[in-house]
Amino acid sequence: MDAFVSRKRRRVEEPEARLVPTALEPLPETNASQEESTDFKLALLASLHPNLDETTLLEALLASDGSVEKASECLTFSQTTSPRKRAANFTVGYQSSLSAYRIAPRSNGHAKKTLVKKGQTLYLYSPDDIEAHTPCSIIHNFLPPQQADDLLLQLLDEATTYKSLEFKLFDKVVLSPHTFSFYVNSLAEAEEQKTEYIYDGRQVEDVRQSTSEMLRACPQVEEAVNREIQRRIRDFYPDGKKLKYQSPQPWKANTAFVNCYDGPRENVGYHADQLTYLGPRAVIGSLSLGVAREFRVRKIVAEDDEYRKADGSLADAQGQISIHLPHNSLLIMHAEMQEEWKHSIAQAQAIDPHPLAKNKRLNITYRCYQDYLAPRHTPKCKCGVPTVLRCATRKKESRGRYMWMCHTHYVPGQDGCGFFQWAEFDDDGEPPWASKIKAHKDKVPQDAEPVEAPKDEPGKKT
Ligand SMILES: O=C(O)CCC(=O)C(=O)O
Ligand SMILES: [Fe+2]
Repeated sequence: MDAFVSRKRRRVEEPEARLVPTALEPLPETNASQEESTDFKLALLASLHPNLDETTLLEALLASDGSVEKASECLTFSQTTSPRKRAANFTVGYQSSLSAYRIAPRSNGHAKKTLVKKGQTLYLYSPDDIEAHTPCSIIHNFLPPQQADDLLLQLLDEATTYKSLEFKLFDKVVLSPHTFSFYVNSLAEAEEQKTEYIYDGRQVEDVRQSTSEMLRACPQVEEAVNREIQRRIRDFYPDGKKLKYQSPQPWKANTAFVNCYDGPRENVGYHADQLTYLGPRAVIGSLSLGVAREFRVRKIVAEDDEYRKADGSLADAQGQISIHLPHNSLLIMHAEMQEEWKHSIAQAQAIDPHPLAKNKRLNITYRCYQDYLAPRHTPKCKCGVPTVLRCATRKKESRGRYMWMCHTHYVPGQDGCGFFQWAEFDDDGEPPWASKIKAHKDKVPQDAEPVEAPKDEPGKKT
């Protein structure tokens, strides 16, 4: 986690505007030069001052000649001394359904153009609006009410032992502003996670077996997510076909991150979820329990000339959309989401306490880990550690390409080796070694020795 700000920036692809990490996901790789993009600097400032709106942050940045540290100092000073309140980014906003404004989506389901302008937040509540204007669908009152309460009660108990993630920012050790834990469906898988899987360049100690209520909800989540994936493809994608790199296989809920937000101030900053073990075009099922909070999303602005300012930096071209997530709602983040959008849980000015959870919100993000992306199969960096998978999003030339990268620089005290290679996937999002692994799996019993991927297969070194 230390690497994000304190280490020297290497010339590698893609800054990810991810400042406050979520469960087990790394801080972003940065793009290179000392002249970070305005977007990147804004993201940094946003993580340090989560209550301030983007316009305020931008003003401070401009007044400080682009220095994030100076801007941050000014903002801290004015927040503690100025009576002027800037509440734009931490209020829970209310707006009726967009349909009330007669803004209709096109016949293929997609909204014609972006509805939300730079610096603004559009609040969406109805499932129709949400699926028309974001890559998400939502199912309210998802589980039978008693089942949702039983699941919430079990997780409230679990959450008493959740921890924050420690990371370094400006050479200071900072704690992520919420707590979490990681779950898999069996003890054997938990053991495998602890000994084989790498997150932020290191192994994770706190891997738990899913609780009985989490396991009970799995088939319901799987059924709903698979149904929603098919509906999304049919109603929203060009020619009713799945996206390139999207897996055609049934989605399985075989791992889960559970996040706990205790009170209105706890949050998670803008980020995209790590694709290393999910593969390209991943779909995630996210079940919210307890206090209702705002899930904010914004489209990643590509580095096109139309958004370029005279100084070469990227303009903040779009505002954000806020999706209301009440108790017992299942949000499905579809295949467009992780590569093209970022998401966050914003701080709230006020929350309505929940009868069982009081001030807490519990969130389970069910994920589908792919066997062929287990760390024993993926490329290792020169440090000898399995690499992280990222997607290039901002640069025109490389947008949409995937890459394997060293991530050991996230470990305090380690610099990393800077390893990078392009990642290759077929149209179904499978790496070149997947068929071999599948064939091996079909032939031999489950507990036999795993097959290793050939060292030079996964992609070309550049
Ligand atoms: O709490 C949420 O709804 C989102 C959590 C999240 O983004 C994550 O776990 O990656
Ligand atoms: Fe996330």
